[in-house]
Amino acid sequence: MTLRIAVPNKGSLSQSASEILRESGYRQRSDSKELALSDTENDVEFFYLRPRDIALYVGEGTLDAGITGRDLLLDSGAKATEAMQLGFGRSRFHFAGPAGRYETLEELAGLRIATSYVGVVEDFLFRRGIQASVTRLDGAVETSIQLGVADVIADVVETGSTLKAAGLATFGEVILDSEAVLITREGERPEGFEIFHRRIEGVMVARSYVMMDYDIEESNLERATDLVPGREGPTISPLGKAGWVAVRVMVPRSGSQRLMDELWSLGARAILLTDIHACRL
Ligand SMILES: Nc1ncnc2c1ncn2[C@@H]1O[C@H](COP(=O)(O)OP(=O)(O)OP(=O)(O)O)[C@@H](O)[C@H]1O
Ligand SMILES: O=P(O)(O)OC[C@H]1O[C@H](OP(=O)(O)OP(=O)(O)O)[C@H](O)[C@@H]1O
Ligand SMILES: [Mg+2]
Repeated sequence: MTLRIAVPNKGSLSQSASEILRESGYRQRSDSKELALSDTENDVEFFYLRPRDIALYVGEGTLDAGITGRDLLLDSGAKATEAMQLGFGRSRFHFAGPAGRYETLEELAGLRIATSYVGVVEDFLFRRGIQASVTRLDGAVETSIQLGVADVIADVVETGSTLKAAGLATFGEVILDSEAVLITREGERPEGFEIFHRRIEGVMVARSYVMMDYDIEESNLERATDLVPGREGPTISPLGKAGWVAVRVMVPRSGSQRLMDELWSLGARAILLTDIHACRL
């Protein structure tokens, strides 16, 4: 059976979602007006939909999986679940009001709140036992306070520059941390999903790890492998230089420069870092 996948057609997640799918070896549309694309070689069909609607299609079982934001998934209340975090489209969800006016979330009681995320906001208010009125807006919610429609807003904050430009500031703690996620229906995984999942996971690992090679004197090998043990253990090969070996090991990209410095101090030489494009571990 052909696996049917929902991909954001516009907005913050769209480009990165297509990129990760391409890197995973799938065909992606070349024209942003295309609504669907069939990758017959891999037996997958992609549907380009609004990210806000994707959880609904997946939750209903109309589509097998999709890429959307965690905040949009939670807002939808759909019967879909996170299968993998994808590391892009990161944002925080916050309440905000005129700078300096509000300090704590208890002050929300009795206020008018404008948001595009009614599900998330009502759920938060319910759990806190706060009574307030919620107005749904499609976007540009920052302007609603100035226009007298709301006292406060609840919205996605990334850099904070939109809030600042509107003379607003966040108050209270972060309501939720969001990023792009791969979602499936709750319960049984659809046929063919495991391969799709493994391919994306391969790209995620490839993005966060690099391959490190170095040469070292055998007498220093143990200290070096203690310092850089790798995921499964290093590959150690003979080197055409008496008493020396060549070592190959996968290391997290973050901190890899520091490891190079430390290996150098241990006497390692010819230390190389190489990008990994895809992998199955
Ligand atoms: N700066 C940002 N603005 C909006 N959403 C962002 C931002 N950064 C990350 N996101 C995430 O992107 C998803 C929203 O995608 P969506 O395409 O609906 O919004 P958008 O980028 O605001 O697009 P548009 O407003 O053009 O419809 C959410 O999961 C949100 O957390
Ligand atoms: O913290 P920042 O980096 O400024 O980003 C956050 C802003 O970006 C989004 O708006 P968008 O541009 O999508 O417009 P919209 O409100 O019409 O959706 C979001 O709704 C915030 O307004
Ligand atoms: Mg928007």
